[in-house]
Amino acid sequence: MEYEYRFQVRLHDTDHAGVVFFAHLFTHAHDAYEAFMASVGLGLGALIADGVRLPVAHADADYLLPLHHGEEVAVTLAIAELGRTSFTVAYEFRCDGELRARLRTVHVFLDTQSGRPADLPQDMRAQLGPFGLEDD
Ligand SMILES: CC(C)(COP(=O)(O)OP(=O)(O)OC[C@H]1O[C@@H](n2cnc3c(N)ncnc32)[C@H](O)[C@@H]1OP(=O)(O)O)[C@@H](O)C(=O)NCCC(=O)NCCSC(=O)c1cc(O)c2ccccc2c1O
Repeated sequence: MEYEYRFQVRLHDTDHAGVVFFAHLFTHAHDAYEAFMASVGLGLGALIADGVRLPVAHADADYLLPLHHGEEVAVTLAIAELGRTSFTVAYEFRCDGELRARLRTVHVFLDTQSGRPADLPQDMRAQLGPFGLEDD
């Protein structure tokens, strides 16, 4: 199962060359992640209020084709890997079905007391599991 998030490229997203600045794709990916987490009952605001920390330990991107001002972008998001203490989110950015970029982020669950990586809680595992790439 995949989650879809949409946005339109705004003028402030673009650089002097008229394309979306590379770092901004991570902002959009995190917006998609935040919307996805809320949709599965893991809203980040509530998690943070409960003392949960899920820092990003790794992020990478492949920029296949540029994105331009005004374009409608569909971001599909899936869980590429559910580890012991971490999960990897995979994002594909498409315009009119054309793949423009691929990103990944790795999120690590930290124990509230020690601040060290700890086993992903069972409920989080259950909520993320259905979006695993291997389930497609
Ligand atoms: C994140 C760290 C605490 C990890 O510490 P350490 O490296 O010592 O951990 P382990 O070696 O035990 O590994 C645990 C787990 O993570 C995987 N992993 C670790 N590093 C990588 C890596 N570079 N690439 C891929 N995977 C990695 C490892 O494989 C293990 O997975 P398992 O599933 O196999 O158990 C420590 O590195 C640290 O503190 N780093 C700094 C983090 C940081 O500052 N990130 C940027 C800002 S945080 C942020 O953006 C953020 C985003 C959110 O969405 C949040 C949501 C909610 C709360 C907070 C958020 C937040 O802060």
